[in-house]
Amino acid sequence: MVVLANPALVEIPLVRPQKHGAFFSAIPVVDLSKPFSAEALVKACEDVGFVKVINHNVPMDVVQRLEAEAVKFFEMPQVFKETSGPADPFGYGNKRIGPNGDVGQVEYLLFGITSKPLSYTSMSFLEEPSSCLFGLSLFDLIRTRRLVAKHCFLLWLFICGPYRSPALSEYLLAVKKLASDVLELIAEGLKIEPRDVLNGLVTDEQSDGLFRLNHYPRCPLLERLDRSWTGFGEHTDPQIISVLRSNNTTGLQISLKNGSWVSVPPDQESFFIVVGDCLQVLTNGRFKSVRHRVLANGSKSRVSMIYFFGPPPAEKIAPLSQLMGEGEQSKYKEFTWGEYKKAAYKSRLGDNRLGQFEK
Ligand SMILES: O=C(O)CCC(=O)C(=O)O
Ligand SMILES: [Fe+2]
Repeated sequence: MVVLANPALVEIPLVRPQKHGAFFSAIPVVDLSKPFSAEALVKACEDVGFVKVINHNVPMDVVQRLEAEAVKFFEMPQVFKETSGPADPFGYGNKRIGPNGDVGQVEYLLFGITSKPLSYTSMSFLEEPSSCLFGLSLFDLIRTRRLVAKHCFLLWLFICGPYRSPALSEYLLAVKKLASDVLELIAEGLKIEPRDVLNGLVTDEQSDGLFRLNHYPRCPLLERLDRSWTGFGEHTDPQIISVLRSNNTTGLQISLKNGSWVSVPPDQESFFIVVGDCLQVLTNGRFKSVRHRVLANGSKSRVSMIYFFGPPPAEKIAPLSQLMGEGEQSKYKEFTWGEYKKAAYKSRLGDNRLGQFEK
């Protein structure tokens, strides 16, 4: 593997891109408005651990407004963006992913999300006690980090006009509803009761969510080298499910059960549901959390938004009794989400984190 040093002295692995046109045409697609979507979701989670959903009821204007805000943020001079970082774990991060040496050609904003009231958690840069998402734009929230940041952002706002869009809060509410609907359909497809056994874990007021805005800048040099950057290295998502949406740019790849990597055709109108480690455990391995990664594209920048739905920290994560056959044993040692999360923060991105919890 070739490694190039970039100006920020972070070494990012380069990989050979896939042949053009190597899109995987068999990504499962589920139309949520159709009958049998519950069964189709279950099949997709079993076969691939990844599914595109359409007719999802998330208003496209909300998505577009949030994307526009994100683009504006990422277009700002580096010195302004850095005032909202480093990500520890929340805030602005650039090339360094997590605390254990993972790097990628990506910059991002990471937010902790609680259910009630809908607000950011543990964000050191939200020092104002009444900070709340409703009615605030991304810029309003980020500019509270430090006094200097505040001045920079005020200047920015002054020059560019006020950003009063509540796009982020509207997006989070709509996508949370989507995640809840999908999990309820999965319970229906699995024929388990009560029907809220899965979605209850992400709608609980203690549920532990994360929201990430990723920006993978274009790099024309890469096209000439016939290489891609590692944008976001291979990993599984630790939570129950993640709901991903991106602009119309390639880069996302998933690993199939046979270990081969395939490119996901971009679709800016749809959402992708990613099965996380917790859902694998809750189904005793019937669903597999899907390994995925992003290769940064030389010609076009990618903007993605991922809402990760985790259960409450104290929640025990164990196979659902309703799904266990007679005499079937759990494949996993019992753990709480809080314990799993702690272990995940100590691991590298690509580690098999569930390994240490397998029996
Ligand atoms: O940016 C993307 O498209 C995916 C990133 C990802 O997998 C993650 O943030 O967990
Ligand atoms: Fe991921």
